[in-house]
Amino acid sequence: MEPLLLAFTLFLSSLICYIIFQPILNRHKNLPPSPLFKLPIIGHMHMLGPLLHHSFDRLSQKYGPIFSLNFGSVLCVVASTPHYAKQILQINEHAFNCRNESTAIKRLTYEASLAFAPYGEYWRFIKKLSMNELLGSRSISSFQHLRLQETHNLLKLFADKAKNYEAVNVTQELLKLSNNVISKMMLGEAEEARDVVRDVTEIFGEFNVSDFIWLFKKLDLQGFGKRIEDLFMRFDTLVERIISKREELRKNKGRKENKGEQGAEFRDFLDILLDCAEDQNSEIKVQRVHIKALIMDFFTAGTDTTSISTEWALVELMNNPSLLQKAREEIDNVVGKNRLVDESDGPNLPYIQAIIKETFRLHPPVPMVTRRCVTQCKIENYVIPENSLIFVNNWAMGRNSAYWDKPLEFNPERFLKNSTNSNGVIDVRGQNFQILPFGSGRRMCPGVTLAMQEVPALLGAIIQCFDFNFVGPKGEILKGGDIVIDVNERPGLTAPRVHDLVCVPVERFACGGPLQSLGC
Ligand code: HEM
Repeated sequence: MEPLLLAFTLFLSSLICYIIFQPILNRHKNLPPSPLFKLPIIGHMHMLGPLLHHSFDRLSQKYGPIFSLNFGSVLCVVASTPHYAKQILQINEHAFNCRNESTAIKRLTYEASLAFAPYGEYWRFIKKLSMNELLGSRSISSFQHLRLQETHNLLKLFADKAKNYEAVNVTQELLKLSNNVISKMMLGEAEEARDVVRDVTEIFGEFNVSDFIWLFKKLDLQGFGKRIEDLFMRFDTLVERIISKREELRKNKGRKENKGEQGAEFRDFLDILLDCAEDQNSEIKVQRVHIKALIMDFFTAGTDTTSISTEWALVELMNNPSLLQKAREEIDNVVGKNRLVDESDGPNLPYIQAIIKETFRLHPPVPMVTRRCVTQCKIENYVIPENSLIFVNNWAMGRNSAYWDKPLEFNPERFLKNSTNSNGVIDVRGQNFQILPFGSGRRMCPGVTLAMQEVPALLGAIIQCFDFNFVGPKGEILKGGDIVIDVNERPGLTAPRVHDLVCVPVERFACGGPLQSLGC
């Protein structure tokens, strides 16, 4: 036989053997169920669309509440029910307390971030520091005036646009607001990082085949390498400038000069990190890369997520005018028409809180909690091998009719205490496994308290003061009952709407009203 023909025959027979025997071998290993048809080299990758959480939801209808897929040489396990979410995030937490680090994540987090650090001494030190100095209740209260100021700036902008009957890109303005809030809390000033932050969260969620197929490791078929390096340069330049400026300030004036609004000595998170870096006795030797990584962490984790949730809530209310009306009645009754909603009103606005929870159910800003298996683990009869990638599909759980009545309907009532169903007591802080917008367990989001204080107040203040005429994709202006805003998503680590929300704001109160306090 010709050598070429022989090679081809050998290749073809090994391909056939692989396709026939691989699923049988997998079943013997007791892996979670998996689609039978798997291609050599890429495995099941051909079955996935751009929105991974949608593809996984579709596959779970066929392969069950826990199933496995091969992404090249990497085994991925997808859980789509509260039962398996609890098994992974609580009962067997020790086996799943790390995250996957793609090439993009490794480079852009300087391999030193909190969100992607392996569970261990460094992670514990930084998480404690972050909770004590940035995201604990005391710090959140002390930074409240910064958030209020940013909300007021946004309302003033909307009022200006309303007077001139001009459109405003609400998506961009919300992103700017949450960027400024995080930036001022961390760095004491508003650093413009929203473009780089959105690009970073997008690339973190994208599928780089080189991360999964060893054959392609060096090839960079999708051009990720260049994008990652460009992003790295943009972010590193920004963060170097911020740190160097602060170091200079500390050298020249001494950090005691950095005063808060009330004149008391005030240290922001950057100062605290620089103090740690100078402290010879610090538990962990904090280096410059750690500081950069943490700035990246908080910008990426805290900017997009907060603005996406506010936007989704606003879109759902615009699509459901009767719910918007109800929300306003609550605000008018509790807060009145002469002052603006603020964060202290949150606990007295249960309907607004229910709107936020319902938004998290239908549009979780982080659609999947992703982890890595650090030690082989058994979940019921299934073996989850070490180094498997784990996805808990939050998005799918929120839309499953087994746990939610009419799941595709936006209905905040389901989160009210007096509602006829039993969901009234359901919270979003990681204990009710059918809704996990902030994850669960030790790696749960440390920003939950901040987000649950900031988002309802921001949404409340916006809808208290403004109606919105929606500007459609062709520039057409739609009003009131005509509005049906599309709810399609964009791929990435987070799930924002595919199009920016552009609206013409209309002041609710022709004269007077709560905006008067801002001089509008
Ligand atoms: C609506 C707002 C937010 C949502 C929906 C959200 C969601 C999440 C989710 C799902 C996780 C993964 C949890 C897990 O693995 O169990 C996470 C982790 C994290 N989030 Fe948030 N987040 C939000 C706001 C924030 C804010 C405001 C900050 C900080 C300023 C923040 C900082 C972090 C950090 C540092 C982690 C990694 C924690 C770790 O690995 O130990 N998040 N977030």
